[in-house]
Amino acid sequence: MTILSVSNLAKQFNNTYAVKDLAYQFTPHQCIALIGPNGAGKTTTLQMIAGLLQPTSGEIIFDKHKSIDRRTLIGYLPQQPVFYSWMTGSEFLVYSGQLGGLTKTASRKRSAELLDITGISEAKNKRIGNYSGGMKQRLGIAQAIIHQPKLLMLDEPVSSLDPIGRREVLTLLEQLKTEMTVLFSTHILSDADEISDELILLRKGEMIESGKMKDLRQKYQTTKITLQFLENQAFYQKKVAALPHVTRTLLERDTVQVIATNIETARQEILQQAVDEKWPLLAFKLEQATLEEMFMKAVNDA
Ligand SMILES: Nc1ncnc2c1ncn2[C@@H]1O[C@H](COP(=O)(O)OP(=O)(O)OP(=O)(O)O)[C@@H](O)[C@H]1O
Repeated sequence: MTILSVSNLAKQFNNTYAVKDLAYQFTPHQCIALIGPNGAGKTTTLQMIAGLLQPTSGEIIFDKHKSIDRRTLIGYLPQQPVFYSWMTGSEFLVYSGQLGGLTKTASRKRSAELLDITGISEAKNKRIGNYSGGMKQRLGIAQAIIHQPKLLMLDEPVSSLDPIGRREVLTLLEQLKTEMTVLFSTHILSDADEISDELILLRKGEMIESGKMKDLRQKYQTTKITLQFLENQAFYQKKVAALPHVTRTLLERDTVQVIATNIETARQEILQQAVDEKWPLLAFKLEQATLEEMFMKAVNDA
């Protein structure tokens, strides 16, 4: 099931493409990270989807309805949200709800719910000017979802926060994806690595890689297995090297490093042989590519 479909999306400023040929299908309850360095086109993409910026070309279709008012389905938190620092968190949310069309009573009820969900109810009567960065971001998220959108979009929601604020916001986003799809931009790969189910990698406005995190991990997996034996590493290195699907082995300190073109076949072969010949295997580690390695490889391939 798709909640949002984007195809051939492009934005040109002067004669330069900020975003080019972007296509993606967004499904419910997923957390998608839009990753790219500064100037990659992340803000432009989010603003086009939010309806704040007119695309040069392409289509953005929500729930298969071309004509639906997107604002009812989207919550958007910009990179630098603006708050009235003299208002309390609670006043700000009630006011935002009323601006969004809720009655005062409905807005009060929803605001109380959101203050709880975002974990700032204890500070609801404090002025926003006294909130920490993480609290302000959580208040911004509460405001963005006051109308119960299907898609929450956030532009660099944690980049400017300290480690505590960052953790609070990432945890909140993970909770929120049970109720909606979350699309957030970041240039910090470890943030994306922590909570996202899917990735869209942008470079100079072009989507150079996209898809489910687990599929991408498999695609970019480094073809390396680290083995450690109870004793006599060199002896077992020779045994492993003799296996048909093992390309190369290396003795590194007290471990045997195994390189193979098909890591899955090599893995099965090694484990089978270890069982058959009762190898004294102490450790078996399949190296996973970090998001940074994936990103670098995708950039180089592109
Ligand atoms: N209003 C504009 N007029 C002209 N060029 C623009 C405009 N907005 C963005 N750009 C250009 O489009 C490109 C993409 O910008 P965008 O802000 O979308 O990137 P980004 O990935 O969000 O970067 P950052 O992480 O720095 O916010 C950049 O080269 C930028 O200079």
